[in-house]
Amino acid sequence: MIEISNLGVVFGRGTPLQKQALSGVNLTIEEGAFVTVIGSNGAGKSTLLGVLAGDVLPTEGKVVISGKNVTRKPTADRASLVARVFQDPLTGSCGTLTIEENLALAAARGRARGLAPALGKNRRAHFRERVAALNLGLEDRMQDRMELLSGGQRQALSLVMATLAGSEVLLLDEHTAALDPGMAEYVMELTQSLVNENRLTTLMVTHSMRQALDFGTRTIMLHGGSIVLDVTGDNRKNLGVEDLIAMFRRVRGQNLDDDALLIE
Ligand SMILES: Nc1ncnc2c1ncn2[C@@H]1O[C@H](COP(=O)(O)OP(=O)(O)OP(=O)(O)O)[C@@H](O)[C@H]1O
Repeated sequence: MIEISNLGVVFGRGTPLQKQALSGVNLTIEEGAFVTVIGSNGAGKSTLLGVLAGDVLPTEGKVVISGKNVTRKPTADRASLVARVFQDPLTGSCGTLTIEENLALAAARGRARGLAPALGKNRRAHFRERVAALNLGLEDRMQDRMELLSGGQRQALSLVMATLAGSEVLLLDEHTAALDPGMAEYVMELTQSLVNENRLTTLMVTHSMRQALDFGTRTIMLHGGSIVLDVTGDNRKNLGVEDLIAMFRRVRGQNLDDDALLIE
């Protein structure tokens, strides 16, 4: 369960570039919920995920994850609670290390340095099995460097990596945005099955209104650093892509530049 209260984030405080990225955000997310997060550019979506991951420290407010107050805890101290997958498949993994080494590092997240068990036969077999389940043929390339893989292959592995350390919360930051439509569909199916299998509490930022409604159990819209829409249950079921676009128009007070981009 995630409990965010009165969250505020100001970047560059006291400088001419001061920016209030989030203000007065209150959000309680039940264990196992899958929340899709939408909002225009600069709305504060990535900042919200950054606060949960510990990359961004709040200016005010409180963040509790699974009963632990993590408000001031840096990323490393909450790595066993929270995993994050980014839009750029290069961000969440190390290109010069092999697939197997990346998986071993991911599995060791949140443990004290030096305590990671050696990469023995059993662990190797376990990693290979997890990779084989992707059906991408990567189990025969465990010694290949990550940088040799396509964006989609890396993103699929990033999702597996996100589940290896037993994190309870999964943060997805436009993780299919850089993929071709076929691969994006595959990665979303994989996302859904990993979320279900591991009972992850999930927040997924997306610019695709279709994705925002097709996946998850709840949708929130951020605008100007605040939550302006929070729908779940029947209210959400009755919402269509057009409704979300109309809401975008309303909160922005202007027409969208490119409706087609949002509907895809
Ligand atoms: N490290 C930073 N320093 C200064 N300003 C920042 C920083 N990170 C984000 N911002 C600003 O905070 C605001 C919110 O940014 P954020 O990246 O959270 O938006 P977003 O909703 O994720 O946008 P996008 O859809 O474009 O990714 C923006 O005005 C952005 O320029």
